[in-house]
Amino acid sequence: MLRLQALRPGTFLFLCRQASKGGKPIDSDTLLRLEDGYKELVASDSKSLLKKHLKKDLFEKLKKKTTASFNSSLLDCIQTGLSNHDSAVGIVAPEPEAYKTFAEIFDPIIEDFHKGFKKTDKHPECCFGKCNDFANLDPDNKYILSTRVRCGRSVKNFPFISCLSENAFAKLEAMISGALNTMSGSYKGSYLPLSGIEKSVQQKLIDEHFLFRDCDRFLKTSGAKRFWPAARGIYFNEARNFVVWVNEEDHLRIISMEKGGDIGKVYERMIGGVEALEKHLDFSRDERLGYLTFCPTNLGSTIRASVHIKLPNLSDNPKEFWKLMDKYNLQRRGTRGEHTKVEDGVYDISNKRRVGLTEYEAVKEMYDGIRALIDAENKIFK
Ligand SMILES: Nc1ncnc2c1ncn2[C@@H]1O[C@H](COP(=O)(O)OP(=O)(O)OP(=O)(O)O)[C@@H](O)[C@H]1O
Repeated sequence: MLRLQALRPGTFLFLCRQASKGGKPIDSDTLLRLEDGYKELVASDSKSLLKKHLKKDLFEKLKKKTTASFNSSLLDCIQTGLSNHDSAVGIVAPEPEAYKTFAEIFDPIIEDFHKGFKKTDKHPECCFGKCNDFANLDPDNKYILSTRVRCGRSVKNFPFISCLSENAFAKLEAMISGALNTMSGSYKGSYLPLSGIEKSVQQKLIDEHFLFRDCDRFLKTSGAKRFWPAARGIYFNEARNFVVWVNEEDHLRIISMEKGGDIGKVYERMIGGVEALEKHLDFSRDERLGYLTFCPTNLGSTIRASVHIKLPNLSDNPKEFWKLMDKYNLQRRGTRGEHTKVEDGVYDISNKRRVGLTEYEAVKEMYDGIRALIDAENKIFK
């Protein structure tokens, strides 16, 4: 098996933000910022999971801790939630070890977001299952405009995006783009570094839902914008239905998307892409939490299977709409993704849970939910 530019053991330590400094006591400036930020969060009307779960005694217990690998502090994890009181979650992990060092705050947030994955639970083994089980939910193209299934992956031995040095970013981009350039058949394509894309082309790609937007304030304050746009980029296959984002929020986002509602086909293409990349890259996986990602909302299966869908009758009946969303564990976003507005009645609806269920079960949760929404749209309000 070809390993692209494999790192010698220990090399990565010299490439990252706080390499080899691990376990040092927190400095007084960080502690002050943490305490001030926490006071403001407590006094705010924030509805974030961070505020809900970071009670005073837990804050006191965690505030001076740092990780052994990269010296990450609680502030590195929660700066985004302290800066944005309107966050839904408000915490990220700068590196894999943060999930262990700060487990007492991550675990209840993971349990809350992923609807019941307890700290004693173990995420199942990867299981993509049978794609044929997912027939087209809308063969007449009445409701579903497009379908997208994505997963996130982090490359082993590298911390996450907010903890990478400029050198580590460059090394990672070279490893990932090298792996992408080995892809063949229907996955064959090309890698475009973000820094080389003209502004007008970049905007067009964003408008067409292929490319990530420039970091929003939630990501920016989490530290994800360091050295932006260096080492970020996008890979397309020739048919433009398979896309990989490099170093946006996670090291890789592996995405399959196309017009219409053929979820099985879209899912199958994503799986093929993941399997091809696995031959060249080692991905970080935790025995308990599954595949590791920067944001705890994306751990585990890391699957977000979504449709762009118009449901005018349900939109006029928000109570019924939300009831079904809740019953089927669905998440609703705006037309241009998270933290955006609904334009022209087009919702982005996906599975919400990613931890505690297999890849197959995550897609099935979305599939069953979308079927129920379409049934309700058709029958109940006729
Ligand atoms: N079914 C879909 N069809 C077309 N575009 C989609 C679909 N689902 C999501 N998108 C687009 O994908 C882009 C990224 O969306 P968004 O950032 O919300 O989700 P994500 O990539 O899953 O990551 P995250 O959950 O970390 O935010 C946006 O342009 C969004 O409109």
